[in-house]
Amino acid sequence: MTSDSSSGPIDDPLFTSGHRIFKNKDLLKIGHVPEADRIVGRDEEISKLAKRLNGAVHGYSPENVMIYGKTGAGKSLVSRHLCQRAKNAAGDDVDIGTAYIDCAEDTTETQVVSSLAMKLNDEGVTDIAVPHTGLSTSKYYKLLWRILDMRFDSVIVILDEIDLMDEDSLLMKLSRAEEAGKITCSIGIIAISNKVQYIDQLNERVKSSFQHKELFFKPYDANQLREIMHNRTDAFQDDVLTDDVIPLAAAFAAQEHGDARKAIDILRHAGEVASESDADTVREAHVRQAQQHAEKDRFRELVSGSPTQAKTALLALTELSLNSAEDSFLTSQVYDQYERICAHVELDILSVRRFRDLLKEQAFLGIVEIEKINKGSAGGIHLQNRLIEDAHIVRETILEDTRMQEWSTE
Ligand SMILES: Nc1ncnc2c1ncn2[C@@H]1O[C@H](COP(=O)(O)OP(=O)(O)OP(=O)(O)O)[C@@H](O)[C@H]1O
Repeated sequence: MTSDSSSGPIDDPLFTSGHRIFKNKDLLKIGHVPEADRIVGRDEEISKLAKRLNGAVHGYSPENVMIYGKTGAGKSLVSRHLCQRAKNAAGDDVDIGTAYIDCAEDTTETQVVSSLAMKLNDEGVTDIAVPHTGLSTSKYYKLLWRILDMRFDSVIVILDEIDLMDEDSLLMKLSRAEEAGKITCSIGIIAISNKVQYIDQLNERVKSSFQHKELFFKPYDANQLREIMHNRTDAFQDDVLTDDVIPLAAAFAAQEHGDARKAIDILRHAGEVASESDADTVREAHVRQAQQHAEKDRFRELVSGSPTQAKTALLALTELSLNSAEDSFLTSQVYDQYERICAHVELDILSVRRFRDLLKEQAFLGIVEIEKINKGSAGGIHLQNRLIEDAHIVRETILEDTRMQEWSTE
């Protein structure tokens, strides 16, 4: 590429899309790690985590840390940020290595160990080639130990979404490697999870070897979400964002347990909606549309994996919600509607008991709310079902299933 080809404005109208709205869209990427002065409301967590990692900077053992918090609370961001800071802070005589592993992708022990070996290796220095696949777990461990001792005094490993890993012995092997004399390099682990009960489920041997401190990340409030978004407005062209965009996106994300990921997602999406409709500015209506998209994406993920019977039960409640002034319905009413849909799409009709279980599963997923009502001694206890999600979005998502499409012609 010549320097000329990358400079100057693009004048081919085919490739100018989005340019009127966005200046640097990368700032709104989820994986983007903002600079320290753009990290909002996490000073306390940053300083606590820094204390735990302090050893690494001086060439001795960092402590292990377990970080909990809901999705979008900045756990990965703060962990990555501190790894970078620790590297920068270390003196010339201390070699620190850091590696980030997403356990949603590397779910087995072998995958994690081979990823660690690859990420921490530098073939030019170690003369070790780490194959992507094909070795046993223990061979990957041996490679990893050699690489660590050839390159580093201490290493910090981030294991994000650790609860998604199939096995837990990795935690034990990494935390005991130095003590067991396999390496002289010290390892500190930052394990991250949304599930507070994660540690309790570990086997006793793993628990006792993974000596750790715990750190909880609180959800952001609407003010912090606003500030997080304000710090990224240079993703947009000057004067493109109208005043109500950020407060509205913050309000939506605050409703959802103060999720910064969602806030940034909505902001980016709103820009895309504005851009696609050839608008000059991003406005409230674009944010509302973006929020609907986000809802749909989240819900689609939940529903698309559900069995057809579960979708049918949900569709029955949805149809009642859409066609009535009420928003709560007795299980018997929902069941009648379910029978009608089953007959129409030629699906087996489950017993009322199994049908009730399907609705309970939907309640567990947070899609439906079930309330017990007591109709007195003669009437007994009844269950009222209410759809929590937007009924239009639910209907549209369920009807994407080819089996259910028959119903859309109803
Ligand atoms: N305090 C913050 N300041 C600026 N941006 C933030 C802050 N917290 C989170 N973000 C941004 O929000 C997004 C999600 O954050 P992050 O991935 O760290 O959340 P998480 O708690 O690890 O969530 P998950 O459990 O879903 O992985 C990222 O784009 C991140 O840059």
